[in-house]
Amino acid sequence: MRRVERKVVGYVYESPSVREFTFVVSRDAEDVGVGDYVVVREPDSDGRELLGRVEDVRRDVHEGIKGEIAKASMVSGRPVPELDWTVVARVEVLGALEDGRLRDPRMPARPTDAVYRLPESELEELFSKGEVFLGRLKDSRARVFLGLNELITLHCAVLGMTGSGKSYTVGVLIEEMARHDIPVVVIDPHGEYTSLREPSHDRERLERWGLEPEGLDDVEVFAPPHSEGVKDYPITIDTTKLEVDDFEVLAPELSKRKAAPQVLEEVVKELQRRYRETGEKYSLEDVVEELDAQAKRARASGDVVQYQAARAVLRDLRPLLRYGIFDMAESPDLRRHVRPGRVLVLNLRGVPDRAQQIVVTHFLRRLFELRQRDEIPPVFVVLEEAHNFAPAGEERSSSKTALSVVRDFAREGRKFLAGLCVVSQRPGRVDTTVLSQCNTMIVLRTANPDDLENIRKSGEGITREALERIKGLPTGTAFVTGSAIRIPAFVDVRPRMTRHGGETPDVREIVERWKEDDAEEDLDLGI
Ligand SMILES: Nc1ncnc2c1ncn2[C@@H]1O[C@H](COP(=O)(O)OP(=O)(O)OP(=O)(O)O)[C@@H](O)[C@H]1O
Repeated sequence: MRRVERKVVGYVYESPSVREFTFVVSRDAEDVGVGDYVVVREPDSDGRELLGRVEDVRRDVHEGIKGEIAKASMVSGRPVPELDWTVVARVEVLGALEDGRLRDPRMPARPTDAVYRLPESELEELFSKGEVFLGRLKDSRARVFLGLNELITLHCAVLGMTGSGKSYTVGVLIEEMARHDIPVVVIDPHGEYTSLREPSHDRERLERWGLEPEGLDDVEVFAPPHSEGVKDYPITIDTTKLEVDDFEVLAPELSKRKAAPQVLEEVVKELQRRYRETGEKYSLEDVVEELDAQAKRARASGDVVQYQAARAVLRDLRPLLRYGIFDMAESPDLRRHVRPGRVLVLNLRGVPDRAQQIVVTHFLRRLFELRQRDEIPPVFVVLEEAHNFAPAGEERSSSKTALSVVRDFAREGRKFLAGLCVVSQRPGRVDTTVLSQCNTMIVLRTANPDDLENIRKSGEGITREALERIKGLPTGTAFVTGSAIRIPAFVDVRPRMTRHGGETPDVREIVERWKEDDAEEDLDLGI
């Protein structure tokens, strides 16, 4: 393949450190702009080149005197005379390129050395080493591929404020995993991923990217037995396997009343004893029935404390019965359902948070054990709303969560090829231990200072300039850094081939539908 020739776009002007330099932009290259990738020779090296990205461009008045003339003209309102400007670009050095890999730079760029803009073909070469097609380099047509192995073995995070394009991006990652036959398990608290088997409606945009609408053909959706909406199989947990600690998550009242833990412990221990002796399993319904009987006995014997404690726990547990999750069998049976190329969606839409915590704890633990014993293939696990399941600081103390199992999974999962994809709109509220285990970060628009701070602390290669730009990113553009990409970059995420289930609703469209309904009603009433 013949190389497109590199173009000189200017000459190094100042080089205050190995991490930055400025260059004077040549007259015939004044289209140099923020986001362009440039290279200069690294002085005294064996042919290494410093790779940088233009972070800012300014115009200096060439001669101070002309600046004064310009100011005076503007003040007096007279036309400004033709002036000579110098365009100066500031470059952040990303590293020294050696055989397509980035190393730490050793020497600052030498003033007066030529600066070259990297042509698209070379950019594509640099960014297309991986298997996961994420999108195109921002302001370029060069495609960006992420390393599949790095995403799974070193975990990843998709972060950004609400509406920034997180679940859309996760959808792209899932499509790519499925294309490479990697099994995926999605913990989906809002039911946004059930549409993965449907093709996208956005044929036009896909065509511009050389892609076609296509639903995934092996998607299995699990949801609580009594929930409405899309579902192929139920999500159930074998209540017999729950420990008294698990009930503490399900019944927050337990920690508020002194006698409550003891009341529940008695009931659970009794049911467990019976199970050991007779093999008779029990469900949440049995726990509730036993507690009810306990409350009645306490009332009959005038034990007010015991009675009130049992009633309080019942108030927490009874509402959970209507979801039917806490039964006598486990579904999905992960050993049977986690299969190459298949996506399992655990749709928890509408399920109370405390029950979601138990479902997540249970299935993450199971996935981890099965991977440890090599009883399922390597798997990519998407944890949406991670700030709920692995909360940081304050939130952590307010209620019991799945934190410890998420931490174990994040710390140890990589050893067993169980990849975690942490997704959150509040990265500042995600446990730092969990977040810092996510080596590849895909950061979409984020404005909150706490969120930005946690992203900066947890991710490598996130400069101050990058953080500034992250605040104003358009929807669907991400800053990507970490081992899966090698060179940190801003990426326009590609369109999805599957239908996105978390569309931002169009308020006017919905109101129109209400208006139509009202009109029909009026007609029916003969108004
Ligand atoms: N790469 C993209 N290309 C085209 N449209 C996109 C892209 N990313 C996001 N969108 C659109 O932007 C909107 C918001 O995206 P998305 O639902 O992914 O946001 P989110 O960050 O997950 O929000 P939330 O946290 O509220 O769930 C959607 O309507 C989606 O279709």
